[in-house]
Amino acid sequence: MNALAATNRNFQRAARILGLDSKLEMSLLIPFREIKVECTIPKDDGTLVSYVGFRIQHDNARGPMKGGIRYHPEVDPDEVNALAQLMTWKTAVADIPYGGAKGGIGCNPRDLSISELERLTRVFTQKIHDLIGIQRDVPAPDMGTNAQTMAWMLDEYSKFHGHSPAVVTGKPIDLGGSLGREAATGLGVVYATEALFAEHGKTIADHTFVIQGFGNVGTWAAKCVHERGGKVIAVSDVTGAIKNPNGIDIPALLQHKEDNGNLKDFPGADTMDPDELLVHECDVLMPCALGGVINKENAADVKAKYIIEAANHPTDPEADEILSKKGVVILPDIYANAGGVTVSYFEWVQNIQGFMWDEEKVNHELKKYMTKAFRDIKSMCKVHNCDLRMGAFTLGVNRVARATLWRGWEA
Ligand SMILES: NC(=O)C1=CN([C@@H]2O[C@H](COP(=O)(O)OP(=O)(O)OC[C@H]3O[C@@H](n4cnc5c(N)ncnc54)[C@H](O)[C@@H]3O)[C@@H](O)[C@H]2O)C=CC1
Ligand SMILES: O=C(O)CCC(=O)C(=O)O
Repeated sequence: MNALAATNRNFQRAARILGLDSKLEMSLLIPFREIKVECTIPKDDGTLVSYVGFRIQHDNARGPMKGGIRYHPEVDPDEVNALAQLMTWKTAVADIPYGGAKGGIGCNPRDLSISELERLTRVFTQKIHDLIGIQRDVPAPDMGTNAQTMAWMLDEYSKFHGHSPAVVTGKPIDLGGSLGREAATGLGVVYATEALFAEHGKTIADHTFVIQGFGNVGTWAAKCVHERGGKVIAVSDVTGAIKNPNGIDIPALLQHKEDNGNLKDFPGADTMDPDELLVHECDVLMPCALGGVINKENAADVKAKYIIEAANHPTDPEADEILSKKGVVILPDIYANAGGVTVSYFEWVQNIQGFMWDEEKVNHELKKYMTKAFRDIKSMCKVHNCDLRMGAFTLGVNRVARATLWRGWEA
C-alpha cells in the first residue's frame, strides 16, 4: 500500500474513533501547501543535471510547521505528503508547539560529491526560502541529510533574511545546534522502548534486538541499547546485513563503519540475507530505515514480539492487522521516533532565547517528554479500547482538531 493511502487510512480510523465532524476531517487531511521546485545544478564535470524538490506543509494549527528534508532516489510527492501528515500528528503526540511538514529531493546523495550536494541544497533553499521561516516552517535532517545540509540551508536562508539560526534544527553545534540532537531520535526510541517495557516489569537488558538501517537513527539506537545491556543480534544497512547470535559488539561495529563506510567484512559477525533480517528470530525488531518494509508479504513471518517503529511508516496497515492477530506489540512511529523532533524543539527554543542548555538538561527533558507522551497514549488506548497506534493517532489528531476548532475559519 502506498505511504499516503496508509497514512490516510490510519488518520481516518482515528477520526472515526473520535467522532470528528466530516468537514473538520477533510480540512485536517488536505495539506496546507504543497511546494514543488526544479533544482538544476552544474555537476563537477560542468554538465547540468536537474532534480525535483518538494516541501509539503501539512498543518500549522498548533504552531510553525516542522519536519525533515530527505535526499533519496525514491522521494515522491505522495510519500512526502504522508511524511508531512505524520509530522503533524507526531508533534501533537509529543505535545510540542508545532505543526507538520516534510521535504525531499529525488536524488541519490551517495552519487553526488560534497560540492554537488552543497549546490543542490543551496538551489533548493533559494527556491523555498520565502515559504519557510522561524515562525512558519522549520526544516531538519532526515534520511540522506545531516548537520552539514542544515548548515548550508541556514547559510543560504540567512543571505535573504539575515542570520537566522532558528530557521533549521539539527545544525552543527558550532552554528547553534543543540547538544544531544544528533543522538536524540535513537535515544528517544530507547526511552520509548523503556516506557513500554516498564509496564511489564522488563528492561532493555532482558531482550534481543534486530536493527534495520545503520544511519543516524539506527546507530544511536544500537549504541543506547548496547549501553543498557540489550543484545543486538543482527544489523543491516543499504549494503547488506550481518548477524551474531551472541550479540554484536556495537562500539566495534561503529568503529568499523567509521573506517569503512559500511558494515561489510566486519570480523565480529556473519553476513546474512537482508530480506531475512526482518523475519529473524528476536524479541524486538527496530526498523530504522525506509517506509513500508513490513507489509502483507512478510508480516506473517515476523518473529519479533515487539516492533519499535524508529523509521517513519515502516509497517503498512495490512501488516498491522496480521501482526495484531499474532499478538505482536507495535510502538508506532509518531511516538517511537518523536525524540528527534522533540530535541529539535529544544534547539529552536535555545536559538530563540540565545541560551544554550547542557546535554544533561536536554536528555532529562527528552526523557520527560517521551515518558509523558507514553502515558497520554495509554490513556487514549484505555478510553477508546484501542491499540497503541490508534492510541497515538487519536491523541495527536484530537489535539490538532481542538486547536483548529479554537482558531476557527475565516467567514
Ligand atoms: N534523523 C532523524 O532525526 C529522524 C529520522 N527518522 C526516520 O528514521 C529513518 C532513518 O533515518 P536516518 O537514520 O536519519 O537516515 P540516514 O540516512 O542517516 O540512515 C539511513 C540508513 O538506512 C540504510 N538503508 C537504506 N536503505 C536500506 C535498505 N533497503 N535496507 C537496509 N538499510 C537501508 C542506510 O544504509 C542507512 O544506514 C527514516 O525513516 C527517517 O524518516 C524519524 C525521526 C527523526
Ligand atoms: O527534527 C525535526 O524537526 C524533524 C524530524 C523528522 O523529520 C521526523 O521526525 O520524521
